Amino acid sequence: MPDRPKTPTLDRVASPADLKALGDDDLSSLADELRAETISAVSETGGHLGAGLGVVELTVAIHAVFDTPRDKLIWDVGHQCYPHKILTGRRDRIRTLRQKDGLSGFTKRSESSHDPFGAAHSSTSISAALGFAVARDLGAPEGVGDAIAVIGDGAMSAGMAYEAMNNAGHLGKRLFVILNDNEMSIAPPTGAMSSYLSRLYAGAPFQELKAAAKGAVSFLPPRFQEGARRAKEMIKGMTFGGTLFEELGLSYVGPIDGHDMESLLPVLRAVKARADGPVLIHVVTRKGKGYAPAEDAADKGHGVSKFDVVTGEQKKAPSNAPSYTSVFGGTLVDLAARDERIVGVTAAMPDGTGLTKMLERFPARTFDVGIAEQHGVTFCAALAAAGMRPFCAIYSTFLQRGYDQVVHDVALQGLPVRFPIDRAGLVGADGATHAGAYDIAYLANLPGFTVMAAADEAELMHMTVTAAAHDEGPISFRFPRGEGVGVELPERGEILPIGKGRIVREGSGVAILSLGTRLSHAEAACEALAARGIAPTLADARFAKPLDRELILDLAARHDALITVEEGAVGGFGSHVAQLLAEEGVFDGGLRFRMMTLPDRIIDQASPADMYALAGLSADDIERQVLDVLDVASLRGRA
Ligand SMILES: Cc1ncc(C[n+]2csc(CCOP(=O)(O)OP(=O)(O)O)c2C)c(N)n1
Ligand SMILES: CC(=O)[C@@H](O)[C@H](O)COP(=O)(O)O
Ligand SMILES: [Mg+2]
Repeated sequence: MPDRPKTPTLDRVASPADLKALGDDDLSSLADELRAETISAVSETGGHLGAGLGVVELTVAIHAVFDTPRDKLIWDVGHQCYPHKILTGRRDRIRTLRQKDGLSGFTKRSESSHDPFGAAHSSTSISAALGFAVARDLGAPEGVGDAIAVIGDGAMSAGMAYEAMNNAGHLGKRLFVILNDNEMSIAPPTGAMSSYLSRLYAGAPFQELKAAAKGAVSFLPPRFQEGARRAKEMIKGMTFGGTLFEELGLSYVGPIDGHDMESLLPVLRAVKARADGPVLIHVVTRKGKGYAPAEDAADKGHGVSKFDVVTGEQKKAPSNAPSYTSVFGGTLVDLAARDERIVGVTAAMPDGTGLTKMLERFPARTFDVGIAEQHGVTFCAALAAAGMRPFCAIYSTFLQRGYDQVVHDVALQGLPVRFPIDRAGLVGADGATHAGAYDIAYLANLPGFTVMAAADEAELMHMTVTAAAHDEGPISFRFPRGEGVGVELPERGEILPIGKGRIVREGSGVAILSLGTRLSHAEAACEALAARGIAPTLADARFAKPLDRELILDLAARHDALITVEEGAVGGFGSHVAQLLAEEGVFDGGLRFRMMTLPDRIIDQASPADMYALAGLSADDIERQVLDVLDVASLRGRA
C-alpha cells in the first residue's frame, strides 16, 4: 500500500460537528491534512483532482462556520466535493471514489444527508439553494437552516445561474452564493463574464472602496472594517457603479483570498451573523492548489488517472486504437480545410469534444461559448440559417441542457446543424449523470432529423463527412467515450447514402440489427453462436432515422426472429423499428421480435464493460437473447 499522509487533526474529525471544537489554527492544519488526504485518495482512484484541491480551505471554513446537514450546502457540478466527502463521514470509503459500488464522484442525495442536492451538470446550485431557502421560510417540514451554493467561475457562464440570481435578487431571501473564482473552467474560461470577474479580481482595492461606499462594511470582519472606513473617507464624492451582482439584488463581498483561513473564517462568520438577504461572496482560489503537478498542468489537474504522488506521473493504460474523439476531431479539421463554411462550436469542452485541433487550425471558425449549451445550439441554428455548416459538438448528456433549442430553433426550422454527439452510451466512472443514454430517443422523435450512430471509428469518419455534406436538415451522429475498435481507417471518409444500413454477415434463422458500437459485441456473440451451429445474420443499421425500411423489412421477411441492439434508453431505435414492423403488419405474420436497450433504471458508475453487463447488453447477453428468441432451451443455460 502506498504511504498514506499523517493526519492527526483530520483523524479527530468524524463529521463536521467535530470542527466546531477546533480553534482557527487547528482548522488551518486540518486544511493541510485534508489536501494531503485528497491527493493520496485520488492518486489511487483517479478523478477530478484540481477542483477539490482549490476548495480545501473553503470546504473547511464552510463546515466550521455553517452547520450541515441542517444548513444546505450545494456544490455546483459537484466535481470539487471530495474534501467535503472526507469531512462528512465518508473518509473510510473515499478510496472507492468513482468505482463500482463505491462513492460517486459527485454529490449524491442517496449517499449522505450532507449532500442535500445531487449534481454533476453545472450551474444548478443557486436555483437549488434558493429552493431550500424558500422552503425554509415557508416552514419546510424537514427543518432547513441556511442555504449555501458554491459555484465556479466556469459554471457562472451558464444562463441558469443568472435565472437563479434574477429570482433570488427579487425574492430577497437570506441565501449565500459563494463564487469560487479560479479563472479556470476545464479549459481556460472564455467570454465577457469571465473577463468581468477578472476585472473584479484585479481591482481588489477598488472593491474594498466600493464596499465601503455602498455601506457593505458591516459584512466585513472587524479587522477589515477599519480599512474600509478609511477608504470610505477617501472616496467621498466619487461615484461608483455596483457590481453586476449588486445590480441583481445580491450583496457583494469580496474578492477574498480563498486559501487564507484568516480571511475566509471571519468573512463567513460575519455574513452568517449579519445577512438578511442574498449575499454573493467572491472567493479567489487556484485550481490544483498545493500540488505542483496539478498547478502546473494546462488543465490544472481537472481530471486525472491514477498517479504517482511523488512524481505526479499518471498511469494511463496503453492505447490500442485512436480515440473516437480524436478521429472525429481530425476528420473535422480535414473537412474544414476544404470547406470554409464549416464552423466548430463547443460548450467549454474543446479537448473533450475533439475541437482543440480545429481551434488551433481555424480559430476564427471555432467557438468555445462557455458552459452555455442552450446558447450554443441556437447560435449554431443561426449559423446554419446563414448558410454556414456548423458542427455543434456537445456530449450526449449535456445536449439535454439545450433540448428546447434543438427542438424549437433547429428541428422546427429544419436547419442543417450538425451534432457530433460524443460520450454516447455508458461512460464509466462519471456514472449515471453523464450517461449518454437518451439522445437516440430525444432526437429520433423529431421530424426531419437524421440520426446516425457510428459502429466503429471508420464509420465515424464516414458519418462526419456525411454530416458535413448534409444541407437538407439537422443531422446527428453519436459515438462513445474512449478508444475505437482498431479497424483500419480510410484516408478520407465517404458520404453515406442517407437512411441505408449494411449487412455485416449473412446467416439465417435470426437477424441482429445493431445500431452503434454494440456491433463488435454482436459480432462476438455471433462467433460464440457459430460454435453451436447457429449463424445469425448481422446488420449495422447506421441510421436510427430515417430507418432503412427496405433492409428491415427484408430481414424480417427472411428470418424467424429479429433482435435490435443499441446503447440507448428505451424508446429509441428499437421502438422505431417496432413501429415500422407494426405499421407494416409484420407481427401479424408471427415474427419474433426483441429489443435490447439500456434498462429502464439508473446504472451507477463502474467500468463501461461492467455497466453494460449490468445493463444486459454484453456479448454474452446478446448470445443469450438469440438463444432465447430461437427458444433453444437446451442451449440457453450454457450461454
Ligand atoms: C451543463 C454542463 N456542461 C458542461 C459540463 C462539463 N464541466 C464540468 S466541470 C466544468 C468546468 C467548471 O468550471 P468551474 O465551474 O469554474 O469549476 P472549476 O473546475 O474551475 O472548479 C465543465 C465544463 C458540466 N458538468 N455541465
Ligand atoms: C465534471 C465533468 O462534467 C467533466 O469533467 C466530465 O467528467 C468530463 O468527462 P470526460 O472525462 O468524459 O471528458
Ligand atoms: Mg473555475
